[in-house]
Amino acid sequence: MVDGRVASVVRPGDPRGNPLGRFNKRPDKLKNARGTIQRLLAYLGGKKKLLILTFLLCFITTIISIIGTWLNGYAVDHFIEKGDMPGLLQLCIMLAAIYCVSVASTYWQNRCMVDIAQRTAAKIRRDLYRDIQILPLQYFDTHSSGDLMSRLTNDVDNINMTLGQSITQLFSGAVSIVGMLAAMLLLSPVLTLVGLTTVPLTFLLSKLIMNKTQPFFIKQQQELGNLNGYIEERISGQKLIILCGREEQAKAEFAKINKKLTRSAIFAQALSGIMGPVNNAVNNLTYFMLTVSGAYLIFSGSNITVGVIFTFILYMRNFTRPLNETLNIFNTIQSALAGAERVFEVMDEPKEKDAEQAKEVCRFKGEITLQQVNFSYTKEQGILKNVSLKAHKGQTIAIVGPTGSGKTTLIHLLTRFYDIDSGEILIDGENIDTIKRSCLRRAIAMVLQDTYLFSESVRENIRYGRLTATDEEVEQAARLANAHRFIKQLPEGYDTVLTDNGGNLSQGQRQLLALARAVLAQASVLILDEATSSVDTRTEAAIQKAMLSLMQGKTAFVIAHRLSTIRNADEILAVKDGQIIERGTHQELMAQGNFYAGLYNSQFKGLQI
Ligand SMILES: Nc1ncnc2c1ncn2[C@@H]1O[C@H](COP(=O)(O)OP(=O)(O)OP(=O)(O)O)[C@@H](O)[C@H]1O
Repeated sequence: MVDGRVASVVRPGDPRGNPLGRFNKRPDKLKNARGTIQRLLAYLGGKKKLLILTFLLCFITTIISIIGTWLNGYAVDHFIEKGDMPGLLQLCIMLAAIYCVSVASTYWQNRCMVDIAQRTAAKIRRDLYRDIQILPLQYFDTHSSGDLMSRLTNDVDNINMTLGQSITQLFSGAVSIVGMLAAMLLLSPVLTLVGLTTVPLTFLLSKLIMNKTQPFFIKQQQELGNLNGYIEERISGQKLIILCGREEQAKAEFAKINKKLTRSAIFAQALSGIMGPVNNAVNNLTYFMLTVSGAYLIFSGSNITVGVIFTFILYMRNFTRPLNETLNIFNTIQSALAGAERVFEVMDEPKEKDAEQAKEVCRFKGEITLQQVNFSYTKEQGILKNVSLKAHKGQTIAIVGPTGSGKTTLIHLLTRFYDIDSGEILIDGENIDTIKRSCLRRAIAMVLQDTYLFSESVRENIRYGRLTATDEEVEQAARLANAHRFIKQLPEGYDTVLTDNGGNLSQGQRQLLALARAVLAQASVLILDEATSSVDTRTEAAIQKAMLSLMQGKTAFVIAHRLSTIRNADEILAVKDGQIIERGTHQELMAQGNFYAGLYNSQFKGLQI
């Protein structure tokens, strides 16, 4: 298939029809936190060695911190109290040396984690993009592309940031908590017990705050997706907004969505921001209790020294800090999990899948048969009813009918953009379900009215029809499509880079490029959808000529609003309400004097069908 951009249609009830209305049904809870974590861990699985190295470095840093803290207390009892300055100086040099090692080890642990996070995010991004490529067209009919983009960028970035920052914090937090606890128990089990009494309170308060913030973090990610969806859609349709004078409405709608995002983000951040002050208050309470208990122990004659209490309070700080940080990290992790869930949601969508025994023969004569085909986009409304047709190799079949009658749907079924409900579609006598989609689509070249052009050179845009084509073949195709002359007049000829979907070209020129692409594709079946509408008569003549040479020896399906273009078709199918109501040559149908004749005559009275 060559030019496959399909304009999606927004129907009543489709949330895309009301950009503000689609936010109501979103869930505000993680659907499967455990499953999401497992999948993220599976992504991290390939980085075992680096993770182990990071863990080792975390371990070294924490051990250094424990020893350093202990040496501080030792200095109080053995050098400061006794006024031993040379001893104190020696200890200071030792402390400086081990803290240097600690700095180096912290740097490398962060460096390793950045590596792990970036590579994991790249892998997730790659997998998501790969899966998007094989999503059925139906998915794009019902999901905004901006939201999909947000999943691919914001949500993956969120995972990346969290992995990069939180995992080292979790690692070093866990090692610190265990290490400091062991050191405190060694110093004084009684003081350790006193210090630990406030830990359940910290847990309880954190859990409470987390439960409150989680829905807001999920909402924040969703609102961001919605905002992106809105921006993407409206910026693509900016011309229409200006044309219809809807700038004020667009601004108001944008402000409304923007406000929703801001509100959920403020709630999420503000609520999670309570965590810090609450933890500080609990920590201060702990230090106070430790000081009072330590003083009591000294006065009651136990062998505890001022240096031990000093060391203990430092340990307690180093114990509660990672504990609080670890609890805080859960907020960040929740937000990343919300993002990850949105990413995996797309990955879990049913994909286009070929039958197991699907044939990979990609060369076809191009004989197309439809037998009693029925099709509907949704269960509620049947679109095509009992459609049968036969197109022999080299024949041109024209499809005409009023708007919404099912013409485009019919040709979309040939490329298996959608699967039929019943009946059969055959190419060279083979059911298309038994052929690999990639082969089938290579055998069919499509020229749609809304030609899509990439921001690349004219040459590369034509070459999109067949990537292996040489520059000469590209030029030859352009000549055949009557596009060579206008391309040569562009500032840099074939090397002119197109911008914004070929915004610097006219509608007719864009169609000529699409025809050149189709020529290059060397497909045996050709689909031309309304390729001659909305261009001036001179360009139309050029397109007509290009179409005729393109159709030579190929089976062609032509949908044209201008009936004059299809008078020479081998067979004309008149479609109404999803059914073929008349078929025959132009002369036959005109002689019958029914539906087609009515359409034809009305057009020549100046009416558009
Ligand atoms: N992706 C879709 N999802 C649901 N319904 C759709 C979709 N695309 C088209 N339809 C519906 O199917 C019917 C036939 O649409 P189709 O685009 O095939 O008509 P058409 O004859 O090509 O019209 P036109 O001449 O205006 O292009 C219409 O009622 C349309 O609303």
